[in-house]
Amino acid sequence: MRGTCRLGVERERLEGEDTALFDVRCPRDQEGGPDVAHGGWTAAVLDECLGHVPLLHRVLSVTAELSVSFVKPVPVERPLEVRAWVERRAGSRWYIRGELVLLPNRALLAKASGIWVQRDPAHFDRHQRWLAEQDAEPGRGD
Ligand SMILES: CCCCCCCCCCCCCCCC(=O)SCCNC(=O)CCNC(=O)[C@H](O)C(C)(C)COP(=O)(O)OP(=O)(O)OC[C@H]1O[C@@H](n2cnc3c(N)ncnc32)[C@H](O)[C@@H]1OP(=O)(O)O
Repeated sequence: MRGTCRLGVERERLEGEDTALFDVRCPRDQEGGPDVAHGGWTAAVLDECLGHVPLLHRVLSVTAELSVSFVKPVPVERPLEVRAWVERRAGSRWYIRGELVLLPNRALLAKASGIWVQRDPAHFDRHQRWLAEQDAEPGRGD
């Protein structure tokens, strides 16, 4: 699959049944320090790539938990790769891990693990109804 992505994910493909690979490049406008990515970009791109593993299996899911270890500063505008794999599945939960590496040597820059929960296509419609209820009853909070 190819396309443009504001996070800089340039290409994604499945490698076998449970692993996906992503060609990534941190855009300059995601800089958080001199020539290095903002940590929010690193977390976001790992969320995006790991969350695409169920989608590549045609399963809609949302992130329930995400943990990120920032191992080294991530250079902007350099070829990077994310490898994401399914650790296990339990009920509607997908436990997924991933790593962000610097090409061509595959030096580890960050790693992540998280839980994605499978949803039905009405997930976002239910959210819109919930939001409308919030707007109708300000101060209720549930
Ligand atoms: C169809 C084909 C597609 C084709 C092509 C489509 C193209 C179109 C692509 C669009 C793709 C969009 C992808 C958007 C991806 C985001 O937007 S992710 C955004 C960030 N994440 C979110 O917004 C999630 C917000 N949180 C939630 O919505 C809810 O808390 C959750 C996570 C759905 C859970 O809701 P809930 O009411 O607690 O759900 P519930 O039914 O009680 O529990 C479900 C399961 O989750 C588990 N669980 C709940 N919370 C947690 C937690 N924090 N930790 C661990 N487990 C948990 C429960 O134990 C339960 O497990 P099972 O017993 O079923 O195994």
